[in-house]
Amino acid sequence: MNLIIDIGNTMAKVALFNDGEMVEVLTESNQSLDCLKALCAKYPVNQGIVATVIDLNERVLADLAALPFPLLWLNHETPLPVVNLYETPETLGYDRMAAVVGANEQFPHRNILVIDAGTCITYEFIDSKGQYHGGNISPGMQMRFKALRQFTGRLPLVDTNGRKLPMGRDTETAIRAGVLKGMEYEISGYIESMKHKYPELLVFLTGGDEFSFDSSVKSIIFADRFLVLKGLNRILNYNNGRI
Ligand SMILES: Nc1ncnc2c1ncn2[C@@H]1O[C@H](COP(=O)(O)OP(=O)(O)O)[C@@H](O)[C@H]1O
Ligand SMILES: CC(C)(COP(=O)(O)O)[C@@H](O)C(=O)NCCC(=O)O
Ligand SMILES: [K+]
Repeated sequence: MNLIIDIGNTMAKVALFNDGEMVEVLTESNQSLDCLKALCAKYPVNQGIVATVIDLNERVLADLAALPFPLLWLNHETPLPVVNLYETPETLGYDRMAAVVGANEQFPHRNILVIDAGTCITYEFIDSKGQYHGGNISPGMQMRFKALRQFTGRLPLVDTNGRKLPMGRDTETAIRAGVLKGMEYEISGYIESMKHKYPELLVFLTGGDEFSFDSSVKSIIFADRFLVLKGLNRILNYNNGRI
């Protein structure tokens, strides 16, 4: 079985895959991977992969180093089953690469937009020939809420739970609608403009943050919370024996 670890700027995601099937997944702090020992005792793990977009602390590094099977550390030199056209592959976030690999595995001959709504929202484009062209990075939901508080004198910290109006009627609803509608319109705008160029475009949405869309947009989105983990599993299998 494969142990898959995706360490993001907010959360670590850890999963076990058996022959392409995800059998267990856990989300936990990116400062401690406390679930590792128990997971590895529970399943017969043969190999693992780690992709991180943060510098790991000593404790996490030690826990990973102690794992009793080979571990592939995803980096810009890792062979991939897609072509990476990013001009600076050495600075590309591994979670972005993995999401693209996961989407391409499901639809290898399609043009795909991958949207990952986590700490940041990332937009990736991979074409029907399996070439990753790059994409965009914008602030994620929590970052937007926190930024409005941090960089103003009067705005409170608001979150997604509470009254949702199309147009705010007080400070709280104005911020909530501003952030959520802003993300929705941003995402819809990408989809619309890319569909104009690629009418057969497929759209994947992944990441920890879920939100609502109007039905016309929703109907063309594949929501797959585990796309990055699936992509990492594919990368690990692709590199089988090369660790
Ligand atoms: N169980 C959960 N624990 C923590 N965050 C969660 C959980 N469920 C949803 N979220 C949301 O998901 C976001 C993290 O998404 P994720 O894709 O894991 O980000 P990243 O990869 O940047 O760490 C959090 O900011 C939070 O809003
Ligand atoms: C863009 C990101 C911060 C997204 O991280 P996440 O929201 O998944 O925690 C991460 O992929 C990253 O640090 N990228 C490096 C820059 C780049 O991809 O070009
Ligand atoms: K992201």
